[in-house]
Amino acid sequence: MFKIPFLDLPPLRGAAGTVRLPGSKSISNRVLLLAALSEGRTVVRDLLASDDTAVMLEALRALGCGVVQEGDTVSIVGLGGNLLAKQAKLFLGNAGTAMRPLTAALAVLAATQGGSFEVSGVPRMHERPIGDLVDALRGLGCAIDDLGNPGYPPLRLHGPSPLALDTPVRVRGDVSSQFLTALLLALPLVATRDIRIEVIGELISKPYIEITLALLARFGIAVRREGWEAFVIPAGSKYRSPGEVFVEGDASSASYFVALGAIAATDTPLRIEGVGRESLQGDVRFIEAAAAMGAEVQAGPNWLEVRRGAWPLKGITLDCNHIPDAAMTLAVMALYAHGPTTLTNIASWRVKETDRIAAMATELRKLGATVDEGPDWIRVQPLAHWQAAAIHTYDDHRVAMCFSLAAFNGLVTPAAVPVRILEPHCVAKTFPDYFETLFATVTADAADIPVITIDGPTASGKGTLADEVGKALGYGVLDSGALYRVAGLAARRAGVDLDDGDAVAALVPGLDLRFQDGHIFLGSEDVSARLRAEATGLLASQVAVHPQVRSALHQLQLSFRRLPGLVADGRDMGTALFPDAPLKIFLTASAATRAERRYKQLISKGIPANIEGLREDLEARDERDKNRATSPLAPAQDALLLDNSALGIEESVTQVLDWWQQRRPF
Ligand SMILES: O=C(O)C1=C[C@@H](OP(=O)(O)O)[C@@H](O)[C@H](O)C1
Ligand SMILES: C=C(OP(=O)(O)O)C(=O)O
Repeated sequence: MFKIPFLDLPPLRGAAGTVRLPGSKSISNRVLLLAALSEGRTVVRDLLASDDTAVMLEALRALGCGVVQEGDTVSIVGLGGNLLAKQAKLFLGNAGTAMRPLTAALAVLAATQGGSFEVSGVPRMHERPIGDLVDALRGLGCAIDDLGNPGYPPLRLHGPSPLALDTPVRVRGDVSSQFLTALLLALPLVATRDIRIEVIGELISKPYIEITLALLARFGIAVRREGWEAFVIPAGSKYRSPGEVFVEGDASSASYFVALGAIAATDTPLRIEGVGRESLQGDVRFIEAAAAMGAEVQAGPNWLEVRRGAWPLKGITLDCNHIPDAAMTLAVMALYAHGPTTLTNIASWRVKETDRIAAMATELRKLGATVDEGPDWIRVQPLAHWQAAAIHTYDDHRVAMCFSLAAFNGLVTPAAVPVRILEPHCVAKTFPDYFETLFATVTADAADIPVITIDGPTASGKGTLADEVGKALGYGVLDSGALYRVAGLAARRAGVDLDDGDAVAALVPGLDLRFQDGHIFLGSEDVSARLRAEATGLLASQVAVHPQVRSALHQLQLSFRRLPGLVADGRDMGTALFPDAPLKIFLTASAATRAERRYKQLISKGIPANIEGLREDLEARDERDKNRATSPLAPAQDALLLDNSALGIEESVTQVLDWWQQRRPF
């Protein structure tokens, strides 16, 4: 996950490959709760690992359920309907699928068994309505205290109190379907007689009720229904765990990749695995909307393949009530359409992670779009003159994810602009690795991928600075100084004759090399210490004499120019390797300062050192580097000089980031 203040997406151009979706949030949290309410053990496979499921799992632990997690498999030992803990304070983040169903379940359990439970969340959760559910539960006889604003969390659910099961439970369905879902999941716990639930007002987001009913059936509850108006939980209903449940991929998360295919998969279709024709989730019907806009979609039982069909896309007018989450993606696709796109019947957007109608309108306008909005609709005009924009994400995962699609503007305008996503880590709600998954399936022109080069003499602190700048921007790092050593080590390990230049060079393209936090990984092995060893230095000088190896390493270094960007440190990064880098730093420090740093470094590792000797060595090496015939050490003409003799690392990092920001169009 990119845990940084902003992530800059350079212009993106193509999409191909296969995406494996994370588990469905809606199914994951329902199954976890159902498993917790059932008796015995339920093994849940392919569970979504994200903020929303983390708060649900934490709540279940606090309630006394056995929870054992191993990768994406979680085994839950349920309560069998009996409260083990009679008191708990549950923090439920911004997860509607945890807040609403747990409120109902704990309210009826406290009513019948006694207890006191508090449910709360992040500040936005305390602005998301729950009053209709609270009213329904109070009507049933549950004791619920408002701990903040009436109609909103936080709440206290307590008991015992008598329940009136003989009259229908009435609940409004026009603000959120999660209120009805919550009652459907909770009331089997007290179904000593038939319990009838009646929906008041037009129920929204209906397909989510289908998910609820299907999962209830898997846990032994056969709800009888009268259309969307009334639901009856039969007397004697009792949760029975199916033992094992597989969670399908998230259909709302699929929407970003369906859109990606429609916009950018021009050669081969983009394959999306985890949802398909047989999905339980209503959001899979996003493919129909995407197809109406021009996408070519093939669907198998649990996969989709999407490629570009009509281009530009076609503007549509669509009632999106059945796909409230995925519909946000259409608003960004609309930028690439011919003609306006109008999305209607989306009033619920206003009470989700943020006011999504306002958020989408504001951010789309920042890109230059003309957008109109009403209480429950939004209209987006296609965009001709794109502006680079920093997209505010309002702690809303879907705003962050759908605006990443704006980075394809280079496909419709010659002057492609980058897109900055602020607080990209908000995707953790449902798809923590969203951007990593995106970068693995999209392509960009190398020239568009930003590189910051940091060249300079030995011991000037290039490596630390490159690492820190890379971390701050979410960019990859290349420590080019280590490459001959890596090549030498890899050749020795492969048993290759170090005098055979062709053979050593042939190994280079296959090196799986990664620089992270000052460490160097070959495959999954941290080889940092190995590379520093004297013996590896000798291997390096043996392989460095071969021109074939030099040229293979040159190619390898260029291949580090990957999304979303690169910080490359070395001696000729700005002059020879990346002459078009938009920011080049030449880092220096006085020989005295560098000698002192090296001295401290050695001493801290228990290696004896002499500061005067170190200084003389450094000066001699500087002289050699400056005057050598091939690639002498010299700043690129357009490099900025940074003398860090009197600067701490933080100050140097801030300086480089300031220079970088000055070059950005945001
Ligand atoms: O029940 C569910 O899993 C959900 C129902 C929908 O909410 P509303 O019913 O409030 O529209 C949806 O937006 C949410 O992401 C998940
Ligand atoms: C509305 C959403 O979430 P929640 O489950 O918190 O309602 C969403 O994921 O878009």
